[in-house]
Amino acid sequence: MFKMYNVAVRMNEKTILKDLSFIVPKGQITVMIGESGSGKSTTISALLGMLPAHATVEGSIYFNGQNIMELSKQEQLALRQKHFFTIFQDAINSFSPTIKIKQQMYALSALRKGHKKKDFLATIQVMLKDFHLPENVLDCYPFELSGGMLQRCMLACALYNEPDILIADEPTSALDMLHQQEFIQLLKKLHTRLGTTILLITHDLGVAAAIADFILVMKNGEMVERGHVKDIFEQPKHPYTKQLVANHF
Ligand SMILES: Nc1ncnc2c1ncn2[C@@H]1O[C@H](COP(=O)(O)OP(=O)(O)OP(=O)(O)O)[C@@H](O)[C@H]1O
Repeated sequence: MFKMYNVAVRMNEKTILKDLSFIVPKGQITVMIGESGSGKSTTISALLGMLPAHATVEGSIYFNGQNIMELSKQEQLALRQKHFFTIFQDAINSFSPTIKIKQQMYALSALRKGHKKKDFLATIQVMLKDFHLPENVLDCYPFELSGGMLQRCMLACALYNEPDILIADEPTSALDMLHQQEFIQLLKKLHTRLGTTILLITHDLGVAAAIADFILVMKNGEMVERGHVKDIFEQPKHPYTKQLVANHF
C-alpha cells in the first residue's frame, strides 16, 4: 500500500534516518518498534510531511505506486488528507481546549467526507456507544474527558473517516494498563471491520505482539530487522531484536 525507499533525513547537521526502506502492506497491521530516539516518530513525520523546514529529506515515498515526494506541497497535503488519518501519542494535545468535542470531531471528519452534520451525528453516536463512551461526550470540552476517552474519540473519528491508512504514533503510551488494552482491542475491531492498513508505532512489545502482522525494528535511525510477527518473536536474527525479545519475556 505504501513504501518508503532509501529515505534519509538530516536535521541540524545530524543524520536522523539512514537509508530507510520498508513496505506497509495493504490491509495489514505493521508495527514499528525500537528504543527511544531510534527514529520512529521522525519516520512518521517524513511520511506525513511534518518535518521542520530545516530538515533535508532524500529518497522516495510511494503511495499506490506514486512517488509522493515528486508532488507539490499542496498535492501532497491533499493526498494525505484524503487517504491518511493519524492518531498521536497525547490525545489532549490533539484537541483544541476551547472547542467542544462535537465540533472538533465534525471538523476532522468533514475534511474527508464532506458529510452533512445530521448524518455525521447519527453515525458517530452509534460509534461512541460502541466505543463505550457516554452520550454526553460530544458536548464536553477536552479537559472534561480522560486521556483514554479522548483517544477513543480519535479512534471513532478514524472509524468514521474510513481512511486507507491509519497511522498511530504511540497511541497508548499515555494510558494506564486497562485503557491500553481497551484501545488495542478497539483498534483491532476497526481493522477487522474495515480492513484498514495500519502503521502503529510503539516501544511496548506486548502491544506489538498483541496486534501486529508485521514488525519493523528500528535502532539508531536504521531499520535493523523486519518480518512477520511470529518470526520476529520466535526467531529474531539481529542482536538488537534478540535483546528486545529476550527482555520482553
Ligand atoms: N527537530 C529536531 N532537530 C534535531 N534532532 C531531532 C529533531 N527531532 C528529533 N531529533 C532527533 O532525532 C532522533 C530520533 O528522534 P525520534 O523522535 O524520531 O525518535 P523515536 O524513536 O520516535 O523516540 P521516542 O520513542 O522517544 O518518541 C533523536 O536523536 C532526536 O533527538
